[in-house]
Amino acid sequence: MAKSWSPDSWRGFPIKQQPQWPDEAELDRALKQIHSYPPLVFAGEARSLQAGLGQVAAGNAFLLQAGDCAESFEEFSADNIREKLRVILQMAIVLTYSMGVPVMKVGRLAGQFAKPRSADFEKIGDEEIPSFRGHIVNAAGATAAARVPSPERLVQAYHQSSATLNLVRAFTKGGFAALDRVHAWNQEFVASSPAGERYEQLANEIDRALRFMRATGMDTESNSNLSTVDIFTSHEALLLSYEEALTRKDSTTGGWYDCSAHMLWIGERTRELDGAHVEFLRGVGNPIGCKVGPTASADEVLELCEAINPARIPGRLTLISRMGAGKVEDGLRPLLRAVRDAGHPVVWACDPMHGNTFTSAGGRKTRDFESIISEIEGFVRAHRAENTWPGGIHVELTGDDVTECVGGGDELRDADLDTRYETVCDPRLNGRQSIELAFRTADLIRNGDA
Ligand SMILES: O=C[C@H](O)[C@H](O)COP(=O)(O)O
Ligand SMILES: C=C(OP(=O)(O)O)C(=O)O
Ligand SMILES: [Mn+2]
Repeated sequence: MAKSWSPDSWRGFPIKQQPQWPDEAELDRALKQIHSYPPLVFAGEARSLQAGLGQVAAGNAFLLQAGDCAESFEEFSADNIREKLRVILQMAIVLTYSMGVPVMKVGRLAGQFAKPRSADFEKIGDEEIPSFRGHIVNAAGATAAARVPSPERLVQAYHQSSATLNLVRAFTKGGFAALDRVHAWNQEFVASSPAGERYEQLANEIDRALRFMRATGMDTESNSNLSTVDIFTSHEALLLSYEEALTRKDSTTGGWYDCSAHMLWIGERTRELDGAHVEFLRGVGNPIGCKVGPTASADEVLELCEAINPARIPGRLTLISRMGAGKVEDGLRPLLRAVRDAGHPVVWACDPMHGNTFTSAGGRKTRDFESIISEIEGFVRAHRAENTWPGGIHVELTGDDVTECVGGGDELRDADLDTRYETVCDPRLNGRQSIELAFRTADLIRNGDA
């Protein structure tokens, strides 16, 4: 790997999963426009997140990274963003209380548009058309015309990210995220369904803790520690020309930051050590994630640690394992050992979604809630066995009442999937399944019954 780095040095490396833009001049115009726009986040914010993740790496905090598989240009509304935030906040309270440590909240939002695909083409009847690669690239419609990449979409993605982030900042600082209020939503979940009843005891404990705080004189409504939260943004840094256009030199430190989001991650399909994605992300100062699937060897993971975090900065690198429920325990243990023995201060997070996808009898891409829980259990067991910290979870969810994953307290079945299947890419947990997942994760971490 070349020693010197610049925002465009990735261009000299082999690259995967990029669209075939039909018109280079049009692409250049769009990128120049984005380059001239303001950054979406500030370097100092990325550094605060990195410091928080450093606490996660040390076992003193937990990471909750969650949001859509792919944000949509069509499902873009205040309601949609608010409901997603609501669920993330509800999950975070349950996890914070159960683990007794701060929870760093990172959304897969305000920029999570570009999708890597297993196949470049999709068969529709007798015709092969290019795959859908996320609304930042093409349209989802099942025609060849819809799938033609359009650079204008890069500009639209920037504007949608900007508006989303604006609302996230407003909601999280303006009272929406107040602890009392979020706890009341959790109580509503517990009271309103048989699925929720299981978690009554934990919700009651949180309620008692809040009453205790008020009794000691703490004003839980106006104390800013309890009424505002930080939610950071993240997405897969897949389209490197877009990421390069938003990469700016930080005036306070002189370092380069990718100002499209606070945290960026490298996907399972683009994590080659000598590839363009590792080259680009090793040079920006943001905290970086990297997916680690079942084929990753301990040597490969160590080389990734060295490439991305040679200075061994705690919180700089988050390794997100996505092995599949049946593989995680045995697959992860050698990796945990190798990284621990090499002294790399990484965050280990569990993505229990991407290794557990299957096609339902009715032809829908889906995931079973129990396999998702089972991968988290295997992840926690592997960490207990190696004496390392199961630092976080990384999940695909929405606040809406969709029917995309089977199982959960409402016992969604194959036959229910057609009722409200709205994702533009992978199946997401719905609001109730997400909150249930937080309660189940909290239970297994508290009671050690993984
Ligand atoms: O979100 C992840 C990937 O883009 C997605 O899982 C790939 O799905 P595919 O196998 O249908 O291409
Ligand atoms: C593409 C994704 O995951 P992976 O790279 O792990 O397949 C994703 O997180 O949506
Ligand atoms: Mn996905």
